[in-house]
Amino acid sequence: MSEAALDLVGIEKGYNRGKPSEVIVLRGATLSVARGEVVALVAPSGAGKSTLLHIAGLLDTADGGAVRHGGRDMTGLSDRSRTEARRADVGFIYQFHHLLPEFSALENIVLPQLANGLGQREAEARARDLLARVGVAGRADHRPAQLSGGEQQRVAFCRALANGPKLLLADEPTGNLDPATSDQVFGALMDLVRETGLSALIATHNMELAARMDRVVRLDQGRVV
Ligand SMILES: Nc1ncnc2c1ncn2[C@@H]1O[C@H](COP(=O)(O)OP(=O)(O)OP(=O)(O)O)[C@@H](O)[C@H]1O
Repeated sequence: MSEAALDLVGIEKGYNRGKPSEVIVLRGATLSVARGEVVALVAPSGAGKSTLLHIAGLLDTADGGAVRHGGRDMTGLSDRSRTEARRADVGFIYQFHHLLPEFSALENIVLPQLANGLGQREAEARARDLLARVGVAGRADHRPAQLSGGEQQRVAFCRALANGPKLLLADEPTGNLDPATSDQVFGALMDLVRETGLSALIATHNMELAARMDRVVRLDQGRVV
């Protein structure tokens, strides 16, 4: 039996613990993403989607519960080991592209690969291949400001996949696009995820997009239902 790509077990998380401003966000949230599975995470605003994704992606730590990547327990790792595991395992996509404005589309996808130890030529070849797969090969030399919103997000998808993550985490990846563009760009993301056999947890408010994934889970009152 192969291990799940992601296991979140009984995750607890609060902010400002013990203060009058205390907010308890997650109350024993449990969720698994199988290898190659694409799961939609649906939740009302403020329910803790981003908090859960940050914990799953090792950007933040839980107050209780366990996080496993490919069966490997990530709980209690040192900050350094957690950062290394995040770099090796996880690709993130946010609602806004967060591309580096002074670099071209191509460079935005090449840079994380160079940081990961790849040579310039290999990194560039991979970046061009990814750009072609999402239909923006002709925009490789454009800077983010010279791209449409949909194109910017497509480039951000390529960057998230540049280092071949095992797990993709996305927070409203097409949330800032108009409905028609969102639909197309989401299609490009799903094609890319399917072609690479990636496991993904994708938060969305959009039930039509959620229905295109393998499974839909809901975050409610700090638990996954
Ligand atoms: N650093 C923080 N300090 C205090 N409270 C926080 C912090 N981060 C988030 N919260 C609170 O925790 C709750 C969950 O936040 P989170 O960003 O995870 O929600 P979300 O489901 O992603 O919301 P949205 O869909 O609106 O982005 C919110 O009530 C938020 O105000």
